[in-house]
Amino acid sequence: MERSKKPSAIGVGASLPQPTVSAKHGIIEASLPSGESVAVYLYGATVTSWKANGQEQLFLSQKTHLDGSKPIRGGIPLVFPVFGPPPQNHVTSPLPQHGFARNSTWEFLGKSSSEAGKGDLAVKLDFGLSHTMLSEEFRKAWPYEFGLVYSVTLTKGALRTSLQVTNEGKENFEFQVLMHTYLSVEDISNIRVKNLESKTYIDKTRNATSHTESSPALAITGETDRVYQGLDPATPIIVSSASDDQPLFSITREALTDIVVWNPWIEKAKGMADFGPDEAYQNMICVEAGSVSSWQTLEAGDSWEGGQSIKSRL
Ligand SMILES: O=P(O)(O)OC[C@H]1O[C@@H](O)[C@H](O)[C@@H](O)[C@@H]1O
Repeated sequence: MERSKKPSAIGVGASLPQPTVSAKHGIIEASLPSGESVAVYLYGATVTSWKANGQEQLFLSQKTHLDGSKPIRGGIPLVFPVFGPPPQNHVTSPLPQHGFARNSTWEFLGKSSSEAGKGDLAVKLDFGLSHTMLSEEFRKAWPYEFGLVYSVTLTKGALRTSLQVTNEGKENFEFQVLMHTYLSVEDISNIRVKNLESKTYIDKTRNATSHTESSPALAITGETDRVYQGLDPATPIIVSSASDDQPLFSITREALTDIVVWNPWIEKAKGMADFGPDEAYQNMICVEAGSVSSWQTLEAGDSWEGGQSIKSRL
């Protein structure tokens, strides 16, 4: 009689190398047998490192605080429930710039592994934040009962980050959300951002005036702080190298229809105490997928989910 084969947990031969996950000193690290890795701080559930193709893909300021005293400058800070300085006379007015998610301590909910096709593996890390976990100051400032589950999924050539927001209370609340991704680039002067042409944007460096993008390949030549609105999440935003016209990153989204493009350039970089070295503005570009140009309203008991998938060096 043939002995029944026990199915392995991840649906591939049990003897194959598996992803490894470690949790130490408030940092969760995962790596794939093929060499890719990711590191996430419980503080802010901030991804601080993503290595793919043998290289770091995210920019992390050398002067960042990593001790929980300030939001992390670099990686992927999560902006919730308000983007930028909160508007006046709004429920979010008492909150700091970009809300509380990036400066609250999350819990690690666990890991799961699966097959990502063609024999590749995926490892997913889940993080949670809820009303009762907030500091008293934040609980008072934003008194809604909510649950956030943030999932970070690493596969061979891509990193996916997704957020589920649940209204666990009895009254509606509204929120904005943004994945503030700092991409690492060799030289900002060689970078172009594609698939923004003909889109409306708010230029925060020019009194929040509205403009239409005319360039098929946006070059960054000075301080840049733009909120592009109403994009099709399925159309990738491509960050490419101008010298050889090769794509470096491709970002698709789900339910995130806005894209913020930010580079502080020379003076602003110097003015940020946690940004360094001063010239590092040349080695980063923030391409931030979000829902920030209006508010998402979540009714009692409802959930909302959005996310981004970043592919590197296609
Ligand atoms: O310094 P912070 O709070 O991390 O914000 C950095 C930048 O974040 C961007 O998303 C904003 O559009 C900019 O206006 C802001 O300067």
